[in-house]
Amino acid sequence: MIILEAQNLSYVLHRKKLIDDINIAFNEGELTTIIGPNGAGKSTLTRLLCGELRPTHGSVVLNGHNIHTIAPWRLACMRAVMPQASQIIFPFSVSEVVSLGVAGIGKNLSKEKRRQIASYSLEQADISHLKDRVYQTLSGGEKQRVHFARVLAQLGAGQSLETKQILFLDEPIASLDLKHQLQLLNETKKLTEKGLTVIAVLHDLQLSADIADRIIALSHGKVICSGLPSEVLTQQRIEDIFEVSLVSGNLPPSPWQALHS
Ligand SMILES: Nc1ncnc2c1ncn2[C@@H]1O[C@H](COP(=O)(O)OP(=O)(O)OP(=O)(O)O)[C@@H](O)[C@H]1O
Repeated sequence: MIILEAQNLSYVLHRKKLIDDINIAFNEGELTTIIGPNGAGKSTLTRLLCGELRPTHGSVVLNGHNIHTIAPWRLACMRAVMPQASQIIFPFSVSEVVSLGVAGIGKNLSKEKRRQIASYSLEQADISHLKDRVYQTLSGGEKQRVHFARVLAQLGAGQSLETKQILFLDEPIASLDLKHQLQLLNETKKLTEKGLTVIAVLHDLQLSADIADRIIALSHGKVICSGLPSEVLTQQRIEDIFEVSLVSGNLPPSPWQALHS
């Protein structure tokens, strides 16, 4: 069942086509990764798909509605976004940042329920021990886990109003150590098993091969190919997309495989 669709999607900035006539559909409960070289348009496509940017041409359809016709509070229940970088200028504690995910859309929930959602999200992101720390004093990886907890809290609060939800992750493991990379991906995978749709920009091709249900490969703002990992991650395609020569056609085994074999 399709939950999200990009229809003839283009985005032009300063006369440059950053996204060029993309048509793709995302199935409910699947984890799709977006891969491609630097500057391919992965973040721009993600920002269009989540409704943060307005397309120059075409549209994004979420649950049968043009995403830009959905009221902001409703959209916040339907999808959460963990961007590549997030600045927080006020000296909020970790708990306060995570509670921001619940604020607004969790207004109809009791105070106790909101506290439970925030606390569970802190646990899922393995940052309960940091809850009283000031956000600005955290390391890059710790900050990334705080934002993961924040989006989990947003989805947890939104679930009372919207059961079909999407989580957008833009390079979610870029600053994480191996343990926390696997932990975040494990949590994400578990959520897809419960029906959440996940769209993640991921640079690591081995991890994409292991965790993705589908992969979309982008280059110069166009979809070069999309499909099952085995269909997209062939030697020829990797060489073409990333402009490299591979010695062997096989991607090396990933830590995910070692953990799950
Ligand atoms: N505000 C902007 N002004 C000018 N150019 C921009 C702007 N935003 C994005 N671009 C350009 O659009 C192209 C696509 O950027 P985008 O961030 O989507 O790529 P990406 O595939 O996510 O790259 P990376 O892997 O490096 O994160 C790049 O060439 C980038 O320089």
